[in-house]
Amino acid sequence: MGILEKVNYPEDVKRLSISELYELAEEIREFLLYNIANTGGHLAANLGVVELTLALLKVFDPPKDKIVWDVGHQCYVYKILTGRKQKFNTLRKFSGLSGFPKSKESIYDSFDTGHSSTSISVALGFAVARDLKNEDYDVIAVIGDGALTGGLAYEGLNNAGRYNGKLLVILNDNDMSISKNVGAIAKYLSKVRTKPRYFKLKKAADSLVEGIPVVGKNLSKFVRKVKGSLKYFFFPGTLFEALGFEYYGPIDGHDIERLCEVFKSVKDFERPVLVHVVTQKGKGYEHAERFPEKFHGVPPFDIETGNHLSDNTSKTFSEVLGDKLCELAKRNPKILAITAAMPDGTGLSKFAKMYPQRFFDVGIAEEHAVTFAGALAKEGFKPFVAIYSTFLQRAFDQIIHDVCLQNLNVVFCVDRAGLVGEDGETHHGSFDISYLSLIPNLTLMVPKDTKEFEMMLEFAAFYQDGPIAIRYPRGSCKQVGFYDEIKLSEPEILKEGKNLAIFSIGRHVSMLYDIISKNKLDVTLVNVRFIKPLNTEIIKRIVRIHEKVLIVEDNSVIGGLGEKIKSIAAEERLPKIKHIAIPDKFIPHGSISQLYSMLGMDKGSLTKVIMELIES
Ligand SMILES: Cc1ncc(C[n+]2csc(CCOP(=O)(O)OP(=O)(O)O)c2C)c(N)n1
Ligand SMILES: CC(=O)[C@@H](O)[C@H](O)COP(=O)(O)O
Ligand SMILES: [Mg+2]
Repeated sequence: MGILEKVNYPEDVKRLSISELYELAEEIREFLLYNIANTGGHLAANLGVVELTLALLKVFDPPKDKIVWDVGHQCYVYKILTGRKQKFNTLRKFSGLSGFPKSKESIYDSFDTGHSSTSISVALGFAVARDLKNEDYDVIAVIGDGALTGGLAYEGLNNAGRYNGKLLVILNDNDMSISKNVGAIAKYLSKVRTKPRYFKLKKAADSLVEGIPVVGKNLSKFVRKVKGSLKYFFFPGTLFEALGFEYYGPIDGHDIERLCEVFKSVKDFERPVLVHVVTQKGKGYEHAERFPEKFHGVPPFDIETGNHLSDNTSKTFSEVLGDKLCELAKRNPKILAITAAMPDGTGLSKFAKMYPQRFFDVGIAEEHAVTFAGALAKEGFKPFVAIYSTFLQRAFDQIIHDVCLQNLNVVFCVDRAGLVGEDGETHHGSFDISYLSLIPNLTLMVPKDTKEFEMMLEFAAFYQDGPIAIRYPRGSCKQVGFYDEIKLSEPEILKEGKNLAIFSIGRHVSMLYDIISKNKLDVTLVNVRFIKPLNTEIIKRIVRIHEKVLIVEDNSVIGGLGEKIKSIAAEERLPKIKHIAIPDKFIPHGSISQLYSMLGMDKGSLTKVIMELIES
């Protein structure tokens, strides 16, 4: 019988010897591999934190002690060891375990995460709350080197650096974001990792200086000052020390004994401490060690070959962006491409290879990406900024203040719009139409399929100035096959009929087109295309001549297309209007088709609604 079979909770981990913990680590790796090969999920990061998680559970006491996983995609080992092993085969499935920490799922999950770089702010908030309530527990933020490229992390560090209580930040440095980590901080960490001698010397100097005796109160102040200056004169100290943290590291993050030793020794420090651990992303699975970016977030895969098992052969919207932007850039030297740490996910890797001078991966820094693009546009360039809908939420103010206010030529490629599936509530792109359509000067387009997406990219590159956003979903969708020329604000009327008018956008257009064609319905179908500027005249004309209207959109019911059409219709004779959209709730994880059917947005439910409307 294996050790993992008997281990379910942190108490079970605490009982094990160090050598048993190593055995357990290997069993956990097998367990992760076997399960994630079936469910899909964030494999590489989890393989990298097995020993780190075991050491944390050996030394600390969750749920009393609060562990905050930054992003949270690396929390699987923690889930397995905090009572969720039996349900692990349901990971990321509808009604199953979430792929991220969820306080409603377990008392061991101290705070919900999914977006990057929040952990230090959260941990500091917990620490201050603890002090205010006179309670006693440890607070630990675990943040990756990629997450440390996000500005919010520095806001947290800056604030925490002047805090006087107990706070532990663990920097899990695997030299990788999803892709290779980028920027000055990544370079700095690499120096720290690869020059341990320098840091050993620094440690020796620290002890030497600490050895200078201190006598008398005033003298003590003076000597401390001198000590500090001496230390920083000879050895500039780590970035984190300069920010007010006690720094320990770099430490081998796969050495359980050493990790436990260090955690025990810093546990009672009444000040902020940062422990820098070095781990290997994908550890223990050859394919993931060699290609950690391919195994960051994986669909189900074959363990032997490492091949992803995905039946989708059509080109995704992201791939279309990559290809089309390369073509557009050839024709227009002013075109640039910007990503916030997602060159693969957004499809821009190809552009990066073809135009390295015109490609910018700015790290997990969506706010910066947008402001940076604004300035490039001001200087005559045409930046295309590709960011997932959910992460672009971070840059709401920058879109308004640094781009739209000055009517700058920035094109926002808003990927993963609408429901994304298995990543769930933190990742669905349910709000972009709501938060973008209220911004003056912005043109907002939604393609019905990938061919139309190409046409919109062409339109954005050559025919339209000012800020433009194009929102499109994860993956691919069925091609409709008919394409009117793209003209500013003009919808595409795909069918004209008498019994019902349907307004829709995005991937629902092809679904609706199929329903109408298959059932030979006498119905008008409008592919709205431009949410902004919305064509009020055409909408009014269509509303006037139909008794019944259906609006279908993959955006929140609040602030989406439906509300806009309803307010236009209100100025006319009001027809009977049915609006199908994402409800005003956070939508859980599951496959997109399961979620659509739960929300009545799948083909079957839409067919039923259309028939009922026609017959009513
Ligand atoms: C605001 C935000 N932008 C982008 C992402 C997508 N994302 C998830 S994990 C990740 C890389 C994180 O790297 P790191 O923190 O080093 O963790 P690792 O996977 O290397 O363990 C990125 C870019 C995100 N979750 N949140
Ligand atoms: C954890 C995280 O935020 C990313 O890894 C995200 O899961 C990627 O999503 P895609 O798989 O849609 O690129
Ligand atoms: Mg990393």
